[in-house]
Formats: sequence, structure tokens, C-alpha cells
Amino acid sequence: MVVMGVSGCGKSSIAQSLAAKLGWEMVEGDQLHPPANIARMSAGIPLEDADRLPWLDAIAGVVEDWRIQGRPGVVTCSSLKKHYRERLTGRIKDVCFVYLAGTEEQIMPRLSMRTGHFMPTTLLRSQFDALEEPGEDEIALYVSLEASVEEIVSAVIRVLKPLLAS
Ligand SMILES: Nc1ncnc2c1ncn2[C@@H]1O[C@H](COP(=O)(O)OP(=O)(O)OP(=O)(O)O)[C@@H](O)[C@H]1O
Ligand SMILES: O=C(O)[C@H](O)[C@@H](O)[C@H](O)[C@H](O)CO
Repeated sequence: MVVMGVSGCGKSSIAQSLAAKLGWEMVEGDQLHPPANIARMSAGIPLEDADRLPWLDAIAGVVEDWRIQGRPGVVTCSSLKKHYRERLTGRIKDVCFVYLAGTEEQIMPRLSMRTGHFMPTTLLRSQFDALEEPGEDEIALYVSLEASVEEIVSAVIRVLKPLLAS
């Protein structure tokens, strides 16, 4: 499972709770950024494709390891563009994206109140500019970010339960 969406949509919060409830391993995709990417974002400079590709490949490696081991897992990754998501999954249809959907107006207060994180609020617009929402040809669950973490996690597990049982 890849919890995706723009900065501040709630990926880390939802993924932590999902992994705990499911008993799955969780990987924070942001931990796999090259230091140069963190420095770039911290300086208020949006990442470009060239910056993201090695990061996406590192996350794809986590997904592939889980696939080889036959183990489920939850990883957070903004996955803003379709070709990023294809790079993450290798176009293998065993990965579900949980897309935390919302508006800049809904997310900005969260980013403004968050402390101790490298991502400046000024980059939120660039995240939406880059965002390509998952299409009908992709395995993705749209979830409104407006609900509580508990409500979102319960809804995701409820909807995916039949898949999780297989
Ligand atoms: N469902 C929610 N309702 C209210 N606040 C939330 C919700 N989910 C997350 N938050 C809060 O919003 C802020 C951003 O959440 P979080 O860090 O999980 O987002 P993120 O998508 O992982 O961000 P980034 O991509 O920048 O790391 C945090 O302060 C978090 O406590
Ligand atoms: O795709 C990107 O521009 C970046 O990866 C950001 O989305 C960060 O990973 C994170 O969301 C901010 O902390």
C-alpha cells in the first residue's frame, strides 16, 4: 500500500495508524530522500523529476523487497505524477494507492501548525501544480482528508478488507 498525496495531506499520520492496525511494516518515504532533496525543499525550491527519480527508485526497492518476501507493507510517498506511480510499482498490479484528497485551503492550516518539519508551507502550491490525481486505470482509493485519522483508517480497512483477506 502506498499512502499518497501532496505535502501535509496526512500521509505519515494515516500510514502509521494503518500499519499499526494491520500489523504491517511501515516505511516513511521521506526517509529515503537524498540529502540534496531535503536541502532543496528546505530552501523552498520545489523538486523536479530529476530530483525525484532516484528517490522513487529507492521506494520502489522497498516495494520490490516486500514483493519478493511475500510480505505486505505501507509506505508513504507523495507519488504526485502517474509516471512516478508506475515507477514505484513497476506496473505490477499488487500495489494499492491510498490517495488523501483535499484542497490547498484544507491543507494549509495543517502545514502552518506543524512544527519541526523541513517542508515549508510555500511549496504547497507547487505540489498541487505537479499533482496528477490517479486515473480510472490505476489501483487507487480516493479518501477525503477532511475526516479524522481514525475515520480515514477505518474506511480504508473496511473498503480494502476483501483484498486484504486474499
Ligand atoms: N486526518 C487529519 N485530521 C487533522 N489533522 C491531520 C490529519 N492527518 C494529519 N493531520 C495533521 O496534519 C499535519 C500533516 O500531517 P502529516 O505530516 O501526516 O502529512 P504528510 O502528508 O505526511 O506531510 P509531508 O508529506 O509533508 O511529510 C500534521 O500536523 C498532522 O498531525
Ligand atoms: O514529491 C515531492 O515534492 C516531495 O517528495 C515532497 O512531497 C516530500 O516528500 C514530502 O511530501 C514533503 O515532506
